[in-house]
Amino acid sequence: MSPSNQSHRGVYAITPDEADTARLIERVSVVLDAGITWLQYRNKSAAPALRRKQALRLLALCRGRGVPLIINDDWRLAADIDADGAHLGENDGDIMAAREAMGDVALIGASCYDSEERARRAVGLGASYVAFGAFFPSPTKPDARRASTGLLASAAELEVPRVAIGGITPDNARMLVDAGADLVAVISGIFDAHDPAAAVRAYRDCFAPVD
Ligand SMILES: Cc1ncc(COP(=O)(O)OP(=O)(O)O)c(N)n1
Ligand SMILES: Cc1ncsc1CCOP(=O)(O)O
Ligand SMILES: [Mg+2]
Repeated sequence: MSPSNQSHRGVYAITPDEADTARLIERVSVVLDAGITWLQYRNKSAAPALRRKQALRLLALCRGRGVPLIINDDWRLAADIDADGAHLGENDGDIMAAREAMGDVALIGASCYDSEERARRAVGLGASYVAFGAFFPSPTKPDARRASTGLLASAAELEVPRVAIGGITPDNARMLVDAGADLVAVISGIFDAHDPAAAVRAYRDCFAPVD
């Protein structure tokens, strides 16, 4: 099965800025082993050459584990290395151009912040999932716009996976899943955890039915 055909529910881990590529691979390996659904490569401080190198290393790692790799911000890099998808925010270019370059099965994600209207437009342009948030104060992005959980239910009619992001911890994730999130996107709650693998398992538990 190609990575893109797998389930669209669970933990969507996003990499922290990590300049040391060997360390990045080590940290991500542990997280992949714990069972995530998607991985996003996000590095806001690396120069283009390092981002390309890290993206290629992560792609090889993810291919070996059957986990789709989505590249943040840069659909051209994603298309160039044949990654599984790209994630685009409001300043990251054109969803239609990304879809055209990456083909029908690519995972093209759109940041929709607190706007259902933006999500509807993104799906119309070819987005395969929509992301809302920040739902809680984010240690990684303290100035992120905030969103309310009601959006997760109303966006169900768009019939694409709904991703929640922003300050999500194992303690508040179930509330978002109950509100309609298909995936929880997490940076610090996983990568800053004392035990990242245990953190992934704790997020996964939030998707299990309560006894
Ligand atoms: C899954 C997911 N959702 C939202 C974002 C944020 O994208 P953006 O607004 O472009 O901000 P940066 O991540 O580029 O700082 C995301 N990356 N992933
Ligand atoms: C990229 C982004 N967009 C909104 S919040 C956020 C950062 C999420 O990181 P964390 O899980 O550490 O809050
Ligand atoms: Mg962006």
